[in-house]
Amino acid sequence: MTDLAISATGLRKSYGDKTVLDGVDLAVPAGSVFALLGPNGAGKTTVVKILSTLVSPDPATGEIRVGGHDLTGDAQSVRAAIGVTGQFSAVDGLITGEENMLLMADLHHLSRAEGRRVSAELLERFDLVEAAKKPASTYSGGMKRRLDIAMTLVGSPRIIFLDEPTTGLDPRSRHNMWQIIRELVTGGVTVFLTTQYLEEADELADRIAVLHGGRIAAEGSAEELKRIVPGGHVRLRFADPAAYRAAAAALGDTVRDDEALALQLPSDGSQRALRAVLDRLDTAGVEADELTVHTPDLDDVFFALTGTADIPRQNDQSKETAR
Ligand SMILES: Nc1ncnc2c1ncn2[C@@H]1O[C@H](COP(=O)(O)OP(=O)(O)OP(=O)(O)O)[C@@H](O)[C@H]1O
Repeated sequence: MTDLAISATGLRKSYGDKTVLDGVDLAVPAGSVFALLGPNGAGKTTVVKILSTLVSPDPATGEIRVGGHDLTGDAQSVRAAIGVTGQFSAVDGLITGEENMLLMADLHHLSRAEGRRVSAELLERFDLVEAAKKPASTYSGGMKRRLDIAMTLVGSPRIIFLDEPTTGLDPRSRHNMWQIIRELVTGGVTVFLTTQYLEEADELADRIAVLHGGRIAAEGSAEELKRIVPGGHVRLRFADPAAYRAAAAALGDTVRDDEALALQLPSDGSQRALRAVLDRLDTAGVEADELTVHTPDLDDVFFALTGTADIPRQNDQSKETAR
């Protein structure tokens, strides 16, 4: 059996009569990156708070194990195995980055010399040496997140929770953060990450779970999730209305956009499928002015699962397909 860093069955949480988590099952293999994906208010932070012992689950919840320890029976051991960074940052803005690190070292009962050594090493690793003597309040968003992660690593956790690690960061800082996360995993750490961004989950995660309506709406690798969505299609555009009509008649079952003179038909985008479409157009004696292939992405997955396309996108490139 795979060694699980985190497992939960039937995780439930309500606030008053509002059910936030309605039976969430999770299984995160050790040494992997797991992304919990969901829009604002889906309950991602609530999951992180419960798994990191900051908030209690409802009594009806099944067993939860983190780092090999029972969450309710042995919260102390869970806390010793994990690190948490995110929306509730531990960085104190009034003191310097270095002082923040040394404070963490104290909290972990490292000796003075060891604390200094570990702090210096982590400040170097996270490119914060120059800023180390400045108050953390003067740091950019990206620097604060790096300091936050560096502080978390003082205790050498085997499991790290990152709650929306790149929300609000500019593209360069976001890519830096992704690199940092990859390096953590190379070092053997298990990363549990929450994100609103499909692209981020796609970039980083071995497994992705989509949280919707208090439950996991789907789970799998990015590739597996993409496979469950019948979103792949070919779009053909014509300049000449007569050619458009002839193509529509020749191809049969298509979605027509009479205004744009465009036809859309389901396709896996393979060479064979494309050739079949082009052969039929050839036989009918018409030529498309534009042909685009759309393969399903995680955005389509979310749309298919939750029926809403209202998902934030990190790089707002417009898609070639209108929904
Ligand atoms: N202490 C609380 N008391 C009452 N309601 C709460 C509490 N904490 C969270 N909620 C509610 O639970 C729901 C889920 O919140 P949560 O912060 O877990 O969502 P999220 O997916 O992390 O969203 P975001 O991306 O905005 O952080 C929200 O509707 C929120 O208002």
